[in-house]
Amino acid sequence: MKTYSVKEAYVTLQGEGAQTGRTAVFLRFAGCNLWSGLERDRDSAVCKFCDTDFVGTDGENGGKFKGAEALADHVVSVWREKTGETGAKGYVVCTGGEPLLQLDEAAIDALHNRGFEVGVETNGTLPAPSSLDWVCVSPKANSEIVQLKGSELKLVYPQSEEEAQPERYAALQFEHFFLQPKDDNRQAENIAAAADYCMKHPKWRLSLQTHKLIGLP
Ligand SMILES: C[S@@+](CC[C@H](N)C(=O)[O-])C[C@H]1O[C@@H](n2cnc3c(N)ncnc32)[C@H](O)[C@@H]1O
Ligand SMILES: Nc1nc2[nH]cc(C(=O)O)c2c(=O)[nH]1
Ligand code: SF4
Ligand SMILES: [Mg+2]
Repeated sequence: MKTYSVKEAYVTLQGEGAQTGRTAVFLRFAGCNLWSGLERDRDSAVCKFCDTDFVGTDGENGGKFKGAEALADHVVSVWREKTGETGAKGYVVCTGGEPLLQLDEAAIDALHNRGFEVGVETNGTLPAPSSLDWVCVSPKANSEIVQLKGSELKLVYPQSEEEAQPERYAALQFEHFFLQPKDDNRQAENIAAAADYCMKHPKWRLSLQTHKLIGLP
């Protein structure tokens, strides 16, 4: 039986993209294919600006789960503990790390069977199962994206490399296109540049990381 490694799981409000403000369980899988997660490797990683600790299984409600049923039961218990809801439809956002290294049809089915809608936040380098209800792809410079369609494309901006310019992605098959200002030591300039780009290219909307503005995880 497959074991899923989860860094943490908690209820919060989706802070980014078209589902901003929606209550969800964030199910953060451990590990990523574009960075080891260790600070000493950051400068040599493909993805260098990550704002997340996804190493290990030691976070809030983290752990190793044997099989899809155990994983889905855990999501239900995290949802119930915060919302008090037992039967109602829940929403779970699978993220990481890179969730598609672990999230499979069996886990999605088990979550669906418990009444959950299932979303994913992915870097797009691995194919997303078609049974997902919401697919957010966030491409990274210097990586090859294979997931070329979905619900929203959310590009961290700016990424210095020419290949990660918004124009490269604007013709892909997504319902929504977002620029998300890179959270680093130039955040104010990044926000201004992303806002300016959106005003000049109205296909794109601005995604602020609203959870950070109000102190949510
Ligand atoms: C931590 S990632 C995990 C999911 C997946 N590995 C990915 O990159 O899409 C979740 C989201 O945060 C975004 N993100 C990561 N670091 C960021 C930063 N410093 N500023 C803004 N967004 C960031 C990612 O691009 C992605 O959309
Ligand atoms: N509140 C909240 N919203 C988010 N949307 C995407 C996130 C992620 O790290 O995948 C994230 C996150 O970490 N927290
Ligand atoms: S791909 Fe996602 S999880 Fe991996 S290092 Fe980049 S932002 Fe972080
Ligand atoms: Mg985050």
